[in-house]
Amino acid sequence: MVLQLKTYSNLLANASGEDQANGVSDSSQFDIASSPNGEVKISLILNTSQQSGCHIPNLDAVSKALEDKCRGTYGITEPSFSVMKLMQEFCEYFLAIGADSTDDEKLKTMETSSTLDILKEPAAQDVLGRGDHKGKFCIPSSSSNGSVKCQNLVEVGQKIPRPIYMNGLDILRCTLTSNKVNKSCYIERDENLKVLRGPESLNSCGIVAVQKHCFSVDTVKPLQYFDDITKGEEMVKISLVNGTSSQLPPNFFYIPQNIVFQKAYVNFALARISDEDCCSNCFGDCTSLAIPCACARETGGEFAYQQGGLVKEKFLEECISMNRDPQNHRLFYCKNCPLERSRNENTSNPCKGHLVRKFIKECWCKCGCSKKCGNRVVQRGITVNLQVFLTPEGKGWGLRTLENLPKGAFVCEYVGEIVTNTELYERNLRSTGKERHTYPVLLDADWGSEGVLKDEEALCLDATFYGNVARFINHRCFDANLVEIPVEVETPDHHYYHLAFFTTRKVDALEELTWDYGIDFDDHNHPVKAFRCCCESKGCRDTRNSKRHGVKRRKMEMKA
Ligand SMILES: C[S@@+](CC[C@H](N)C(=O)[O-])C[C@H]1O[C@@H](n2cnc3c(N)ncnc32)[C@H](O)[C@@H]1O
Repeated sequence: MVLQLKTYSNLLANASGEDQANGVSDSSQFDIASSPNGEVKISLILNTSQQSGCHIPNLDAVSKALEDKCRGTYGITEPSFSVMKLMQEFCEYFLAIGADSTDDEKLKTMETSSTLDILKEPAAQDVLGRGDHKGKFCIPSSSSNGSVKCQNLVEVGQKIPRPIYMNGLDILRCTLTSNKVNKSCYIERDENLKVLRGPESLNSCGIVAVQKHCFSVDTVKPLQYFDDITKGEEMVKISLVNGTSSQLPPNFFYIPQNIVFQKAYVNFALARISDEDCCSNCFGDCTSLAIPCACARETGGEFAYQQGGLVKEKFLEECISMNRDPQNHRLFYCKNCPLERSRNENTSNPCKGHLVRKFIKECWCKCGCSKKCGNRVVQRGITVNLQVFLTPEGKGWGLRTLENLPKGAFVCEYVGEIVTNTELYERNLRSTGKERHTYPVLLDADWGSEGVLKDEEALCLDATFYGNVARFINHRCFDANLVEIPVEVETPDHHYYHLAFFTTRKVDALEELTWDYGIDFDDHNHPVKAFRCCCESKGCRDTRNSKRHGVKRRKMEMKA
């Protein structure tokens, strides 16, 4: 509720020496706010644009000047007369008369309240109908386009709860909430989603400073929304959103760690970790040591991580280049490749080569350092805010980040069932004709050092039935923003390892996360039929891609 009492502003202005005849500027205001639980706040807002060097004066001094003025002008003789008491009584009358007014009158006063600061954060139930205003909650109320709105309370300086559905603009539509009044307006947020400004400028030099603004942010509620697909398995929640249809992904079991399906031989034994493979004498954070400990041996005597958990630039660039240009890096060719064997039992095709990859070795339980050691990143799990969403380009579901990520940041690891090559082959046979939603990952980063691998020794990760959020990461032929790096945690042998995704560059909030599956789209013998690539990258390798086809066709037409 707002009242504008120019006379009061005049009195104040006069008390500060302004010309009585002129009064104060037209934009000076006297605002009153009340809350449903019986509190009233009076705000005086002066436009000081014509007066330089304005400061907030001592309130007692202002009251005293005003009391003297009232005594002289209105002939008040009562010695206990006090402006503050008068204001208090004013508030009491305000409430009493307000309580008697008709609903129409109440509505009228409410409608004029768009510039009002509020006395107290409104209780959530006053504004939104239920719940605790600090939490996130949705109030299903139909909007003009038939969608449902979701509201969260925020205030200036507070981070906006991450919108479920955001259009990427810096301005978010919101509803100013005060005394059950909901008024549409816009708020500005910075890139970290921190509210910068509400609908009213806070710069006016008011006698009673504007203290708090509460907004309820409207976000269009999607047709499907899950708060946490991990069901609490990760340290962060990972939401899933479908803004365009009610479609959901096929069912799967969320697991935060790899699990052996049946026959895969994965041996974690303390006895296999030699003194050289751990740092039992370390303490605290190994990455802060002047001389790196034994755990840096794998990465050439230097830790792969820099402080803050990012992969060091040089190491990262080598891993990226390896993926982009495998032929220029060391490849291992098996004499009898388990992969080729599983494609055709009768013929043994030559091995196409396996990249000899660089490994990161993290400290682990036989090390003396703490869990917070900078050389323990992947084992701490997902810490970034991620969201599964339906991609608009026809790739199905995808994964995006909800926060800006620096280059070299750990996002998640590829988690699935650990299956042997034979088991994978059998699965592929059973699923022939059916569309596969995930791509199995070979743990072949060090096959070269293992001699001839039997089928039951060659390991793969299959996230089709059991997996983590990485099963939603789509493929990009060129310039993917994630790169996979093998990470050794529990065991020093490279037979089993973790496959972790790190950012290849700075990634902005809401960007889709992608990695290069390493698919050869021209390999028609591959047990998993390649999907038609919609990565839209300039270097798309899928020759069926319409644009490249178009180019090819045009060239042929020109030749003809
Ligand atoms: C690991 S899953 C990724 C999540 C998947 N989009 C989903 O909806 O569950 C791999 C599957 O996603 C689809 N996919 C991934 N990248 C793609 C791309 N660049 N173009 C088209 N489809 C893609 C293919 O169907 C592929 O088999």
